[in-house]
Amino acid sequence: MSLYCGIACRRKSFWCYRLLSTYVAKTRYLFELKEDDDACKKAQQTGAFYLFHSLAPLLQKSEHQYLPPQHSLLELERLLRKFGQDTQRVEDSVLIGCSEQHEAWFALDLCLNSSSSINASLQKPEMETELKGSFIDLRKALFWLNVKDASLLSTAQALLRWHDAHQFCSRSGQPTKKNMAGSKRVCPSNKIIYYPQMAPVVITLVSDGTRCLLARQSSFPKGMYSALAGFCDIGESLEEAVRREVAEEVGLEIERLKFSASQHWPFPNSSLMIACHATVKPGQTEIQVNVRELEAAAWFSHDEVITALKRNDPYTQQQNEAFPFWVPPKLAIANQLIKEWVEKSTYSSLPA
Ligand SMILES: NC(=O)c1ccc[n+]([C@@H]2O[C@H](COP(=O)([O-])OP(=O)(O)OC[C@H]3O[C@@H](n4cnc5c(N)ncnc54)[C@H](O)[C@@H]3O)[C@@H](O)[C@H]2O)c1
Ligand SMILES: [Mg+2]
Repeated sequence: MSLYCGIACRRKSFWCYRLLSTYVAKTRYLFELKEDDDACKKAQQTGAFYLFHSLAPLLQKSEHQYLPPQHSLLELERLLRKFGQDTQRVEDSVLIGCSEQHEAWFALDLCLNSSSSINASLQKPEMETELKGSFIDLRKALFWLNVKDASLLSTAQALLRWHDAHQFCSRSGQPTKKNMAGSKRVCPSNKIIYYPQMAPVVITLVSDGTRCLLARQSSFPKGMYSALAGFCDIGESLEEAVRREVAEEVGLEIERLKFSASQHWPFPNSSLMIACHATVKPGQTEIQVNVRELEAAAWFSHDEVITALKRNDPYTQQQNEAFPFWVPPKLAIANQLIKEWVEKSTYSSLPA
């Protein structure tokens, strides 16, 4: 394919974007930015930056919604100078996506910076005033963001966290260096390449045909119950992980299993949530909670679950000191599993 893109974008490129569909052109452009530091640096000049502080995204309230503002490179450099930070800090930013018009999107954390001698956290209120917004904990923000922004900010947070936690080579102990896009880090002394990682997690909504099984850990917000979740062990298939997790956590054996969907989940570290529906063997529904893993688990009827799904923003409801039964927010895949179960009414039609 041609080295120069020609009329479409008048710049040096790996291939001719004009010949590709919008989606393919976008994925190829992002691939190029990850592979080529110069192309990525150039993309920063016309790109947009999302800002974080200690992994909390900057949000602005407009009417009834929260939006993450975008900043141009020029605006970001002005802000960095104002906050007493070096404009070189732009190089700590990570690539998180791009628009269909190939405007690249980056994320930068104004506080996380291992090489900085200033204590940026002291400046948070001043930064919020200057930025006309607030840095809001992402778990809370998920209740208020639209799907597109939530997904973008989740990716950004996961990538910023990974870089913050992988500053050194585990073999040589030397500082690692990120590439411009932030898609990898390299140890200069032994050339080991580190890539951002996700841990596979299975999440299963178990049904007995008429009820579904939900559980809570003591660390969950009060009143919240979710589907059973657990990290895959080394060497396990998804099917084996689901079977083991259900047995481990509630003492039940599943009979049938059906994949539903998957989701990247940034908390507490990046996980790839793989969501399934499962049924238990007929008549074998007695729960034996593993108290080392769970605080409680119970079977819930359709009516109870439908009422819980209608409860929005329990963070506000908690102020009443009443903690009604509620389920994870709509952007969590657990919510999707629960909705699917309610809509299908029973998973007795699952393949054997
Ligand atoms: N998006 C959603 O809808 C949703 C819903 C529920 C849970 N989750 C996520 O699923 C994840 C797993 O659920 P869980 O906590 O019940 O898992 P779990 O049942 O496997 O229990 C967690 C324990 O597993 C061990 N563990 C094994 N491998 C681990 C790894 N790679 N990272 C961390 N701990 C590991 C640790 O001892 C840890 O305390 C959680 O991080 C949670 O945030 C997401
Ligand atoms: Mg679990």
